[in-house]
Amino acid sequence: MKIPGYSDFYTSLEHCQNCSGEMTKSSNIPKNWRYAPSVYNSRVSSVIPTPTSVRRPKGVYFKDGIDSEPVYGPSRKLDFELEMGYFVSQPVPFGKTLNISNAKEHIFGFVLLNDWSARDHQLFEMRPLGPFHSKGWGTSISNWIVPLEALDPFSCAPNTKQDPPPFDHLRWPGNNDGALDIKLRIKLVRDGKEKQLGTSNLKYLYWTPYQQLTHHAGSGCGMETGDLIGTGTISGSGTDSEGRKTELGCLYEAERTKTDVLPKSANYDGYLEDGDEIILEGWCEKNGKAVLGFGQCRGQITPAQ
Ligand SMILES: O=C(O)/C=C/C(=O)CC(=O)CC(=O)O
Ligand SMILES: [Ca+2]
Ligand SMILES: [Mg+2]
Repeated sequence: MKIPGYSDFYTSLEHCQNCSGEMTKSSNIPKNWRYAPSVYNSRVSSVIPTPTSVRRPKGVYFKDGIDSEPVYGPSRKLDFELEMGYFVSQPVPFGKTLNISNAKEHIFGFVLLNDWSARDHQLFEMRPLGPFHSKGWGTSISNWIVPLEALDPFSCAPNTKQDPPPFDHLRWPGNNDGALDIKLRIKLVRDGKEKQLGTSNLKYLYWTPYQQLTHHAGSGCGMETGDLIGTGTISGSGTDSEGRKTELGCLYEAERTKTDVLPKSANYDGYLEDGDEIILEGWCEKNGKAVLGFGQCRGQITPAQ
């Protein structure tokens, strides 16, 4: 698939709550977030297939937290983001918009997507514009696109009721088919050992892929065949028997919610180390059994150059 454009959303309520507004310098959930799906244009040349290694990027960051002295160097807060991506099939011509009831006809299929993020670089550069280098240096995807037709049996109602109700042009016409029930899992391979870091489900998203695509096309910008749309980090509210959060979609959420996911090493403070490999997996179940899979989205961190 040739990818002419790549945009990434920010549409998981739990992800947004767990990040708690540090980057965006706004209240926990900014008012605009519930009125239209939040999204930014990202970098096509950095989309890479599985398994490709990603080099720890260098950039500018605040040495000791917000507004301390800026320094230039390798990221010390290298993170993954558990996402899915979907490819546009039929284009939406420049100057035209999309009716949400036709959204499915413009989606070819879905992949797993890891939007690698340098959180320290992100905190520095998102004042006041959006993410650039911190998210533009590498995004891994799984290699097989699962067509929307194959996912149709796993259509379901979204998990969250939208409040306020969406504007008419973003209102999905059906009752039980606005979202997709796709189970997700994050694994880390460190020192040859595999460890599960979290689970989630695509159906948790506050703004569904159909609403996202309709919103994206809504300016008349045009959508091209092969455009890749990231769903945004997909987090949930699940906890284990001790009340520890188990559905965090990235390590930044672990830092912000003070949840132990990775041990705090001297250099990387609970973030990814050189040599770490992240594996994302996704599958659909019928009667408790996996009947459809996405393969793996894998990528390993190599040291900064
Ligand atoms: O709100 C924050 O502090 C940070 C948010 C992100 O980095 C989100 C992002 O890249 C979009 C997403 O994947 O949901
Ligand atoms: Ca992202
Ligand atoms: Mg990225």
